[in-house]
Amino acid sequence: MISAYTGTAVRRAETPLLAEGRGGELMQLAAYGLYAATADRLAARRGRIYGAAVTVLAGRGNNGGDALYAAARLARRGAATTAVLTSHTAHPEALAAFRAQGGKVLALTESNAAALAGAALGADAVIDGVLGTGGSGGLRGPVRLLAETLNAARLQGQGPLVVACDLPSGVDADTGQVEGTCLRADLTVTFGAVKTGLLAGPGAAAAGEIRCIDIGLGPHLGAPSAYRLQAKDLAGLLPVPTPADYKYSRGVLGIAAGSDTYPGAALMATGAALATGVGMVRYLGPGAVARLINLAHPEAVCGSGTVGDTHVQAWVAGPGAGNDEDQRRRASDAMASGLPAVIDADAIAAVRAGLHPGVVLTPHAGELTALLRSLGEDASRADIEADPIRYARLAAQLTGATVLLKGWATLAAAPTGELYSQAEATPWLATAGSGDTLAGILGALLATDRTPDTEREPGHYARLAAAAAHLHGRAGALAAVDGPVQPSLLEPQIRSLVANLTGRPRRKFK
Ligand SMILES: NC(=O)C1=CN([C@@H]2O[C@H](COP(=O)(O)OP(=O)(O)OC[C@H]3O[C@@H](n4cnc5c(N)ncnc54)[C@H](OP(=O)(O)O)[C@@H]3O)[C@@H](O)[C@H]2O)[C@@H](O)CC1
Ligand SMILES: [K+]
Repeated sequence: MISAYTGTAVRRAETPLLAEGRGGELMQLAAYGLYAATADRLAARRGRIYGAAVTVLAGRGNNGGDALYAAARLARRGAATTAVLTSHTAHPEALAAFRAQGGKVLALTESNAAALAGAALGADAVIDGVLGTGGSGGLRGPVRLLAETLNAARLQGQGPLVVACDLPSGVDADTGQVEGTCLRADLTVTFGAVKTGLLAGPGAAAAGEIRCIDIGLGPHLGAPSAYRLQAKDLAGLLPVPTPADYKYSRGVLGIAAGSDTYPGAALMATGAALATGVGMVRYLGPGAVARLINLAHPEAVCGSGTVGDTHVQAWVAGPGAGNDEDQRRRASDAMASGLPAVIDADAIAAVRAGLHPGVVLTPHAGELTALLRSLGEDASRADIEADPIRYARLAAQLTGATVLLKGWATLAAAPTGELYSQAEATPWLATAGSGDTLAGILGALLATDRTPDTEREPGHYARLAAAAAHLHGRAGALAAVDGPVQPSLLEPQIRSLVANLTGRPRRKFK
């Protein structure tokens, strides 16, 4: 599991070490990590470091210092290095070390910004050391033009490798917000701890691959502000039956989804839940939808009863419910049942305060806008996309439920503040039906969860929601290898991943 800390917490952790006079040592550790990661990527791209054109953008602070020391090491390996100073001063010792290795130094001004941007476009690599954790607000002045030029090239799949030093300059290390412009990276080499701002919102989209360099802050860091589950963390969260199990003991999932208008949502949620692994799915909904479900998934048990009459361990309610009054009532009843429940899509509109953490709301930014408005909070879709951590946490706090906010990085926020961020998904998953499959996967994890009440930590359901997002994202990424993702066809990938992650012998997945 990756633990993330705000930039503020990392700076606090550095303070005692700086007081001991170890700032220079920390900077050398950081710079070496940045150099090594950049060298790896450069070597992979062009075979060797010797002769590579490297531009380092260096601001006035320690972030620029790290970047200049790293570039000095690349110069020692034979790279042709140019430092573009984005401020009238630069870290003096690092600049001297860079010069000593033959690095060329240019000062960025309004009048040469366009020319230097053009030159940076032609480099093999750009190291971004403009702003780190000491930055506030987005990039300003001529460096903004430089960043916009490089960002535009990236959109076309062109331009140099961009390596961010600690974080993409312009990204808020605490929140991931970008005020105006940041410089988007292929790789972010971050120091001491992964910054929370790299896991959410525009910061997550700008960071590219993240590598963390240990500079010895561990004992000083305190409690993380966010987490990201990795594959190995999922094993304990996925359902594996024991020889003593039978269908009811494994966990029964109730699904109240779909309507005459949107039958597909029910089929996809059911298929995904079965592929994740449950003892049984009990489906409640219109007869016509039930017949379709039984054709596609004969193992599902279908009926038209009420939530109160249906014995299950967890619910999925809302996907494709549309205006179907019976389905809406079932969603409200599921929320009030005291059982864990995934409340998705149309059912989110009925959410009120006073829920419990086992209820997982799964809005996208647009649905969260409406939900927050109904709770008396005004936040536009753009506000939420700019600072998703804040609004996911706020919605969890106001409702008492867990909130899974879907997006480029999907966030799971517990009402007690624990937060997970998962970014396994491929943009190909941004398609109708994706939410329905995610709801089915999460429903299966809730229904088969065996954690005793006494061992459930705060944030337990946020962790399960994050696990579902991980599984869903990776299933989508696997499917995308063969072309555009069709959520109704994700079941083989989900099954294969569950087998793989729980360590069961399996046939090789094609
Ligand atoms: N501490 C340590 O031991 C270690 C730290 N490490 C490294 O140091 C980094 C933090 O360094 P830092 O504190 O010097 O801040 P950094 O981000 O480089 O620059 C801030 C300067 O920029 C300016 N400025 C602010 N916003 C701006 C804007 N929008 N546009 C333009 N300018 C702006 C601001 O000036 P001001 O506005 O305050 O006058 C200030 O002078 C950290 O990310 C990591 O890389 C590692 O080496 C490990 C050891
Ligand atoms: K930076």
